[in-house]
Amino acid sequence: MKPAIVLLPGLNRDRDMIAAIETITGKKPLTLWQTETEIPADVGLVIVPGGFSFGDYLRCGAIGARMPVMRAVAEAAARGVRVLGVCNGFQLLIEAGLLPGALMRNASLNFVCRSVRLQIVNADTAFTRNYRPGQIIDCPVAHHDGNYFADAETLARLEGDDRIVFRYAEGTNPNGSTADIAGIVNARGNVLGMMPHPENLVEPAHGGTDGRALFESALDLVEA
Ligand SMILES: NC(=O)CC[C@H](N)C(=O)O
Repeated sequence: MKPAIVLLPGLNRDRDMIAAIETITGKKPLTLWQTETEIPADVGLVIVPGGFSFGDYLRCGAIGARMPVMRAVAEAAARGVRVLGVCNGFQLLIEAGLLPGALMRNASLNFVCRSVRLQIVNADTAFTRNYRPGQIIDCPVAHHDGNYFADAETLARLEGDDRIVFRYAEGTNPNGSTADIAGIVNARGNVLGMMPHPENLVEPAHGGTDGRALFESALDLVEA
């Protein structure tokens, strides 16, 4: 499964993501600049990384979501290609209309940068099948707009269709997200958005490897 990483001005976690993929696969991933209009046919996983695309002006992800590469990401998702959005990447996928809801200012109104505990609510997705259902993992967060909101009907649909993939566990909700939601998938199950940063926990030097199974799942590296 060949991965590619989207690059937009102002993103800064692209380098962490490239390093994580290189650590896990031994190969540098393809990168796709914002002007690209097509995702190459052999790419099976597109990653939209975190950071501050276009300085978070207007709303986090609102400007980046209108760039040509994001239209290409939407077309690839419609073909069934897997798409992973982390932090600003999650914000971009919501702004691009690939995932429902909104990411509002953290309830504390502060930028939050710390480790949280995440519960794997759905271990039956392409991104989480190398975790155990209910497993609690460590994962860092670093954002000011991570407060997930969705209207009651959308929330009921997300819950009913098992589309809530991660929840903040054990009172570690860092941003006031509704129902402790930290990550969701689309109806088809091939687009995942999450606020925490699994790419920052993939080798012992990071202080843990709890994020690794997500990439191994999404890249079909280890069969669950
Ligand atoms: N680390 C990130 O991707 C941050 C996302 C966004 N800029 C925010 O602060 O909410």
